[in-house]
Amino acid sequence: MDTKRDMKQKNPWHRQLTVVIAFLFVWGIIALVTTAVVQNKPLPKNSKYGIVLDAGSSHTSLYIYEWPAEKQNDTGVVQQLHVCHVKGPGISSYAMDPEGAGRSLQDCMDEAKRIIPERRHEETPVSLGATGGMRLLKLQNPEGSEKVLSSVEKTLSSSPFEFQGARIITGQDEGAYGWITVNYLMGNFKQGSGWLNLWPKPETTETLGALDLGGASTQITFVPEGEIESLESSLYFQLYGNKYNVYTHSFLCYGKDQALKITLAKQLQGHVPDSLVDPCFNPGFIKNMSVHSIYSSPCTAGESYTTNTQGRFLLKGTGNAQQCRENVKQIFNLTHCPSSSCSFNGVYQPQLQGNFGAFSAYYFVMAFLNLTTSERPVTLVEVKEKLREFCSTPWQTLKENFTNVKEKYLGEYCFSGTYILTLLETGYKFSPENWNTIRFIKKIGDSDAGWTLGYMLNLTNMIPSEAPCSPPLPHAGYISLMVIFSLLLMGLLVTGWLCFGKTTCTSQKEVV
Ligand SMILES: Nc1nc2c(ncn2[C@@H]2O[C@H](COP(=O)(O)OP(=O)(O)OP(=O)(O)O)[C@@H](O)[C@H]2O)c(=O)[nH]1
Ligand SMILES: [Ca+2]
Repeated sequence: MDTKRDMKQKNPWHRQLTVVIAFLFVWGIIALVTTAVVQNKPLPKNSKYGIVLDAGSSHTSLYIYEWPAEKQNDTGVVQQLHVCHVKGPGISSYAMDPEGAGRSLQDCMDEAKRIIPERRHEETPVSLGATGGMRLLKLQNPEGSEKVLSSVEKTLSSSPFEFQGARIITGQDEGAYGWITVNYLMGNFKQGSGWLNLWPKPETTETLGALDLGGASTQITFVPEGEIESLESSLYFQLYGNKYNVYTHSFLCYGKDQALKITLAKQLQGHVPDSLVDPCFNPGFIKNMSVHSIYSSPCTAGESYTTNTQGRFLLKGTGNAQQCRENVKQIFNLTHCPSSSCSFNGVYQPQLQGNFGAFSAYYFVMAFLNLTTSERPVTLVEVKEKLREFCSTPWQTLKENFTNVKEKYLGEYCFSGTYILTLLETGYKFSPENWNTIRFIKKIGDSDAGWTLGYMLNLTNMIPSEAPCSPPLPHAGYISLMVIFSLLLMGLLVTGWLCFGKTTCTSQKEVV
């Protein structure tokens, strides 16, 4: 008792010091936690926007993309915010009324003005890319195509956005940008920096091939295993520090609308009868067709023909999938191949490699036929069986069962499905063994699969060739670690101090 009283007398401020240190300790913890919370409070959303118009052969769509302003060079940050489908046909249908092309875009442009915050209008890039339909119009009527482009240019440049051009993109670009879009959205362009990427990256990173089926043209794009023999089909990209040798080919006239015209022209063989019996349409299907609608396209311009007096004929369906395939096969020339391997029409194609995403009309048609949604991949045999069953369904039954489907689409699904099967199997050489490498897709996340996103990323330099330098840890992680380490350190200090204090006391006791 005397000893304790002695100690207290020797250290009169000992108790007060303990209280002060404990107070400082608690205060320190509160300060650290508050800093972490305040620092990590979500910042107000600071987005940037971009607009791309996809002027396809059958219709035009306006896409609005959005991304966080401070992160534009990261992979996978650009998202589709909105899509507006322009009313009416594609711009290539306005050759006789060029002003109508520009006018047709106005409603969607107004919609974009409402959706994108006004303070961002001036800095939001807007561009239009025209594809197969305008390529065909340019071949047939160069002056008309120029007028149509000028008209859409006038509409877009009179908007408050930053106009970046309206042009016809090449088939090669269309394929390449489609491939960039799907791989960007899938997150396949892995970034190289970060503390978990300390070991060397593999030579090639696995990417997804892209299959795009439009109305006028179709594209196939993928990274093959070996060398690409043809320079014109070969693209080289360096993205986020990874190198890619990409094969791409665009077949003009092999979009599904033009392919139907060629198939019909092949059957007519230049002599237009009053009626044509066609296995690619359902039994009972009848359509009054104009001869001009088939032969006016540059895709059938080579075929000479004599027409009946009315210039029209009746297309009568018989719904035979097997015969339909035979007819469709005739539009693929497989007789010559100047390279080591070919798809069709003497076009070089390396061996298929990896997985493929098939979008646009591939998806519309296969989704309608229920050939996309199964838990397990649908086999080629099942696709053929489904087509056999669907094509043979009477037209009247189809109309009764699918009252909400546009008649134009419904009437063509037998042909379209058969065309897709033939293009993939006979054209591109997919087989029962690698059929399961194809996934029919519409969207990846919330963004549509298509060439527009890749086009915008390229136009706005948003895909760097090298991975951007980024701190090894995200900010939130950094703050959390700081807090944890500080707490540990303080804990250690306090424990040490307590022990040290006790030892001192004990030794003091012993001395006393
Ligand atoms: N069944 C179905 N077909 C569609 C739909 N939308 C478009 N199509 C058709 O599918 C085909 C391809 O459409 P898109 O991919 O938009 O083709 P596009 O971009 O106009 O044509 P390209 O310039 O050749 O790329 C065309 O024949 C369209 O008429 C749809 O919602 N359902
Ligand atoms: Ca298209």
